[in-house]
Amino acid sequence: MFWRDRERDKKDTNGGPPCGQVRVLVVGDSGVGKTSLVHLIVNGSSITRPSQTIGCTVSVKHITCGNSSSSSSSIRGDSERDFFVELWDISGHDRYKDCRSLFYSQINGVIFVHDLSQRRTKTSLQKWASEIAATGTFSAPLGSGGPGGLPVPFLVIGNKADVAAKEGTRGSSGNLVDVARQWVEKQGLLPSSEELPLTESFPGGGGLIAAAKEARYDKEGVIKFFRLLIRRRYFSDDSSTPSMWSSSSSIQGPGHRLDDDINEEDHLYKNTSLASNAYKYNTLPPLPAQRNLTPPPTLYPQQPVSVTETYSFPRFSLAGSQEISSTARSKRLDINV
Ligand SMILES: Nc1nc2c(ncn2[C@@H]2O[C@H](COP(=O)(O)OP(=O)(O)OP(=O)(O)O)[C@@H](O)[C@H]2O)c(=O)[nH]1
Repeated sequence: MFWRDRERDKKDTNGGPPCGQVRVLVVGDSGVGKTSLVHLIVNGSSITRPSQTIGCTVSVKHITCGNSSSSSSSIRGDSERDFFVELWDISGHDRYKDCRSLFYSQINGVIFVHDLSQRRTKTSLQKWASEIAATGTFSAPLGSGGPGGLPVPFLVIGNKADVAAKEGTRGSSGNLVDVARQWVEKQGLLPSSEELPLTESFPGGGGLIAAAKEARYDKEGVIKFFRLLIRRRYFSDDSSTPSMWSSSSSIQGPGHRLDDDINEEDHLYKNTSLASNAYKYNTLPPLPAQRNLTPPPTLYPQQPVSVTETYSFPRFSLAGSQEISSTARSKRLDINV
């Protein structure tokens, strides 16, 4: 079976090497389940007793993307190409607070994770967003900022629904209205008034709250998010893409669903592979849509990335990178980690 899968993979990807990667930070308070989530995304299975992340752990998700001959932004002449999604699982422990910005480099997107049974973990996502926006550098940044000024697409995932459900049942007053409200709040659909400071800090109102209610973990949603990031980075000649996540209305508008934004990509990207493999990066010439982009900023010598290794300080140089946010540029240019 294994060799058959390999043969099929080879056929699906034209036997070619990977042609690009995007970097996604996975952040949130300690213990919310980031490592568990990443393991689920990459391996398709749960992990028992994950150890506390030390500094940062990088995993790689392999995705194949197909083109469509009807699309002007497609990669012409190829049916399938490989892309990699780097998932940077940042430790949520306070002991790494002072140094974790070292990992906020050349970010294409962010996954915020909170624990549905611990409301403060959702509130603190605002701090995470601000911290990343203030100290990070970004690849293919958006024209306008999201939560905390974050200039890249993001996804919010409420984890531990099982714990929240149990606690909700235990804490029920028995009043049906209370039960309903409690359930809705647990789902992130109706934040209580005292928990609304998020809306003050998130331009347009309800950034993470709105995102949280629309973007709970589901495999397809996460994969579509990754495809969106790939599209933004490697298909930048698609003029609809930059605004897709840049305005508060697109992500925060009432009734707006993450799926609405990216469904239209389905005709372009298909046949997602759930396999996770370590590959070497950027071994193909630039795609047509990449011609006007700055060179890939993330890759050397930070490649290949181990799927499971945990390490504290990746070594890479920012020298020469042009994809640096205005706020972060002065702080980061002299850093050679
Ligand atoms: N009940 C329940 N437990 C979960 C869930 N997800 C994760 N856990 C548990 O929560 C604990 C913390 O999970 P981790 O994935 O290590 O959390 P983390 O966010 O990576 O934590 P740090 O490494 O400290 O930043 C572990 O014991 C997990 O097994 C879930 O959905 N339900």
